[in-house]
Amino acid sequence: MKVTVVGAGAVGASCAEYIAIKNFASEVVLLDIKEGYAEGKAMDLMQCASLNGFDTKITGITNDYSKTANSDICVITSGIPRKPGMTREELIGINAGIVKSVSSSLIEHSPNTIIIVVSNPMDTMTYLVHKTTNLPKNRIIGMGGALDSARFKYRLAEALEAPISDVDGMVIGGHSDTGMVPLTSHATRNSVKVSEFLSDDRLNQVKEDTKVGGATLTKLLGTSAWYAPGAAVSGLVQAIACDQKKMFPCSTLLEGEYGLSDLCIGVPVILGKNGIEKIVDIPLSDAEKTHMQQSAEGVKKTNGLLEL
Ligand SMILES: NC(=O)c1ccc[n+]([C@@H]2O[C@H](COP(=O)([O-])OP(=O)(O)OC[C@H]3O[C@@H](n4cnc5c(N)ncnc54)[C@H](O)[C@@H]3O)[C@@H](O)[C@H]2O)c1
Ligand SMILES: O=C(O)C[C@H](O)C(=O)O
Repeated sequence: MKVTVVGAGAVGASCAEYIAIKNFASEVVLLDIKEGYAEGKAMDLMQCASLNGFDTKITGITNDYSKTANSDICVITSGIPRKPGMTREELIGINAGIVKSVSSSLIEHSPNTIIIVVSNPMDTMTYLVHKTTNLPKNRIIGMGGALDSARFKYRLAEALEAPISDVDGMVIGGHSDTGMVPLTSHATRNSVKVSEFLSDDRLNQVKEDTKVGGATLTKLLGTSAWYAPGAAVSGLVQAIACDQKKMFPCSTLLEGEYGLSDLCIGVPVILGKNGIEKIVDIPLSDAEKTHMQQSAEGVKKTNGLLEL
C-alpha cells in the first residue's frame, strides 16, 4: 500500500506520522514544493520508527511526481492555512490553483488512485477536483466531517462530564464556520440520546463550539490546527487501505441525495477499498434539514468563485 501526501507542512507531516504509527501502509511519500522540506520531514519521521515501532517507509521529495507513481491513495494538504480572523473561504484564490495542478500531476502518475482533499475551502476544493479531472466520484473524497465529528465528541464529552469513549456523534454539512451541521438529534452517550442529559441551551452551546472549532484553534495557535486534522485523515486512509467499510462523514459529490445535487458536501459514507462505496441516507430533524439546505447554499456560493 503506497500513500502519497502532498504538502509536508503541519497537516501533511502529522498525517504521515499517524499513518506510519498505525503501521498499515508499506510506504508513505511526502512531497512538497519547498526545496528539501519534505526530505527533512521524512528523515525526522523515519528516525521515530525504532522509537514508535513502525515499519512504514517514509520518503520525502521536492516536487518530483515520478516518485509518487502508482500510489493507491493520495492526500492533498498543499496550500495556505488561514490566519486568525480569516474564514476558510478566503483561501480559495491561492489554493484553487495549487489543488488543480497538484491533482492533475498526481493522476498523471497514479491514474488508479483515490484522492483525499484536505486543503481549504475543502468542499469547494473537492468539487474542483471533480470538475477538472476524470476520476470517478467514488475516488474523490473530501476530509472535514471526520475532524468536525471528533471536535463534536470532544465538546459533548466536556458538557456531559463523560469520557470521550462514552460519546458518539456526527457532523455533516459544509466544512465551514457556519455550514457545519452537528447532528444533536443522533448524538448519544452509550446509546442514550444526549438530550436526556443536556438542556437545549447546553446542547446549543456544544453545537456552536463545534462549528467554530477550527477558528478557535486558529486564534490560539496563530495558524490552523494539525494534530486532529492529521489523525482524521489517517483514519480515512486506514479505512480505505484496510477495506474497513467504516462510516465517516466525508465531502462527496451529491446527485440527489439529501435533496442536493451538483456540489460536494459532508454526508455519511462507507469507506472501503474502492473509496466511497456508499452514501448513507439518514433521517434528519426539520431543523437539521433546514440547516443542511443553508449549508449547501453557502458551499455553492463559494463554488461559484471557481474559474472552471
Ligand atoms: N479539511 C480540513 O479539515 C483541514 C484541516 C486542517 C487544515 N486544512 C487545510 O490544509 C491546508 C494545509 O494546512 P497546513 O497547516 O498544513 O499548512 P502549512 O503551511 O503548514 O503546509 C502547507 C504546505 O503546502 C506546501 N505547498 C504549497 N504549494 C504547494 C504545491 N504547489 N505543491 C506542493 N506543496 C505545496 C507548502 O510548501 C507547505 O509546506 C490549508 O489549506 C488548511 O486550511 C484543512
Ligand atoms: O480551521 C481551519 O482553517 C483548518 C481546518 O479546516 C480545521 O477545521 O482545523
